[in-house]
Amino acid sequence: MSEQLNLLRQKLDGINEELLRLLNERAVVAREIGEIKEKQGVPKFDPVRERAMLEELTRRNPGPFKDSAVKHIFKEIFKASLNLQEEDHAKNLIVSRKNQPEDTLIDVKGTVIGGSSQVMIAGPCSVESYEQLRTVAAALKDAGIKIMRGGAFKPRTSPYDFQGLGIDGLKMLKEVASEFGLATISEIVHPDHIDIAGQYIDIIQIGARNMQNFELLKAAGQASIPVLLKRGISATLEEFVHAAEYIAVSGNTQVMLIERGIRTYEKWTRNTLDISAVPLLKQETHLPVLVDVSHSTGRKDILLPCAKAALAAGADGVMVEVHPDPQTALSDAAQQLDIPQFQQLWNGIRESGLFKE
Ligand SMILES: O=C(O)C(=O)C[C@]1(C(=O)O)C=C[C@@H](O)C=C1
Repeated sequence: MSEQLNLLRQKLDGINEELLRLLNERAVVAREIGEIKEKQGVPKFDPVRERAMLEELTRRNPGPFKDSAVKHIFKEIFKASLNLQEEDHAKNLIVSRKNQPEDTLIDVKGTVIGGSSQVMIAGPCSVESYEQLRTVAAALKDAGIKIMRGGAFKPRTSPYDFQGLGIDGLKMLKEVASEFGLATISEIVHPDHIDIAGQYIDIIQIGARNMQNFELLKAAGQASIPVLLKRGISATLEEFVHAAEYIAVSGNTQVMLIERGIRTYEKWTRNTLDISAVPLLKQETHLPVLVDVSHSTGRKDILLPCAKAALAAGADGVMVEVHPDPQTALSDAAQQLDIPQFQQLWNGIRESGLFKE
């Protein structure tokens, strides 16, 4: 009896081997189809083709497997083929780690982002005046911070809210940055302003609301300065990576990604900080990955643990909003730190031992 069992099992082993060979042969063909689809720019998933194959297979099914079992098995095979095609697609992206295993390093006036050290970017939500900007710049300089943020173009939820000082704000950033020896980052919202931005700032920020503004992404791809791309409020990581690819394929590979919280049902924070985005983006792309703790939380009291979590998860830097007098700020009054609060946060981050200088 057991000898017969052994023989049957040996027979199954042989069939398994043959099935495995055939499955892989099939996978090679599916891959080739995937490459053709990639070139044609058509979707990899083809439900009509899948349904036609299932109908044909069940029509020809001699049994003893029921049609439902045949369908189930083949659906899994189609899914595995599709995964293979999608993996190949991801490998082809310029921003993919599979395409470039080594980290992209971005040098901003001597500060390298994406290397062995981490960066702290701080500054007001909006540029409001010279005085406001100079006060923050002086505090940042004292704290050893090298990159200052400040919004000149402010895409706001309400058209009645402060919209920013525009080009005048960029000019203020340049003047104050050169006085204090800082590099600057500011959001650009219109493709026509990409060129001008290069005259005044060191990093172009593409905001969350514009993450899929493809004309803006293409324009940023033609800029000669680095771009910090924010994750859209409802963007999947795949969409985020493809938005970065738009910039890279247009010619600018100096791209940094920043997780800034996503929209969920949670109300205790302004957005939900998706900490898993950090290791996933580091794994899937070679771009520097930062975390905006101010926008993701929308509150001041949990910035330290969130910044520590970001750094521990492998973020290349943290961004935080600082204002000399947050209560009178023209935007994001609730989430901006005053200068002593920023100093306290910064000390806490450094004392944690998580920040690689
Ligand atoms: O025939 C195709 O277009 C394929 O991409 C191959 C294949 C398959 O494995 O059979 C894979 C995914 C598609 O959803 C449909 C079919």
